[in-house]
Amino acid sequence: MSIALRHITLAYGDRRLLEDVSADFAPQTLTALIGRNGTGKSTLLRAIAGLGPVAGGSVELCGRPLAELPPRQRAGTVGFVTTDKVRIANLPCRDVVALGRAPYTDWIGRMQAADRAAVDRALELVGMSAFARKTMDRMSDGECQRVMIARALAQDTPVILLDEPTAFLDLPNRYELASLLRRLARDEGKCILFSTHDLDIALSLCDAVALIDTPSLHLLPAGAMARSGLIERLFAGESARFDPETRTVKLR
Ligand SMILES: Nc1ncnc2c1ncn2[C@@H]1O[C@H](COP(=O)(O)OP(=O)(O)OP(=O)(O)O)[C@@H](O)[C@H]1O
Repeated sequence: MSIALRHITLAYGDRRLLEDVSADFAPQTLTALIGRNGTGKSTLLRAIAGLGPVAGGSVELCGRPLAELPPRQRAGTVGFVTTDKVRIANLPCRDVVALGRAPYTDWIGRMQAADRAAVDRALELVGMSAFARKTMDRMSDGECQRVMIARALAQDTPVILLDEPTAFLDLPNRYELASLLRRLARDEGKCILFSTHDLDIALSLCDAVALIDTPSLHLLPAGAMARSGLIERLFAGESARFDPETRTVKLR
């Protein structure tokens, strides 16, 4: 398995977000991580990336405990794309994407031919080759998001995590980005896990959906998730309700 959660508990102080959660995420799958605000989606992604603490249990990446992976191997196993808007003036896209090669370059970050080829291929995979020399302070949110995904692709990791990658995008760009992630999972064999509030994208474009229902996590194929009754529970008592027939959210 690309990602294996083994009885993990995530907590801030006394507040438990997840308790004794186990789940397996396979290669070549795109999984959406959904849940209400503040239920711990970012916290879980950060824990899987080794950027945040786990209160109990363990995370395994590609069969090895995350805690035992030295930093360089960790960086060669999991890539993380955050919601942070990266707008570095004067730094061309190509150089931003090249940062993804850090785990493979020497101590002064010198790029070899293979590194340059990986950067070119990453830009090509996200359809941003024409932007290689442009700087990100002159690009749209959708274009910047693609460049950050290219950076993660240049990192050449079997696992890619993204925290709300569609957050700043308009509707067509949301679908386009999710389709890109789906293609990368299928064609490049990546295990991609991303958090989102886009229920429709989660159910229509992803292979699987992981739903945080505090303190549990339910992981199901997208179709099974839509029929499971778990999403209705997510909206229980709210002004909106989920209709499993049409897979849409409607006002009560
Ligand atoms: N460093 C921290 N210390 C203490 N509490 C934190 C910390 N970071 C997050 N929290 C709290 O933990 C809970 C989960 O936060 P997290 O950001 O993981 O949720 P989320 O599901 O990603 O939320 P959203 O959908 O709003 O982005 C929230 O209640 C948040 O306030």
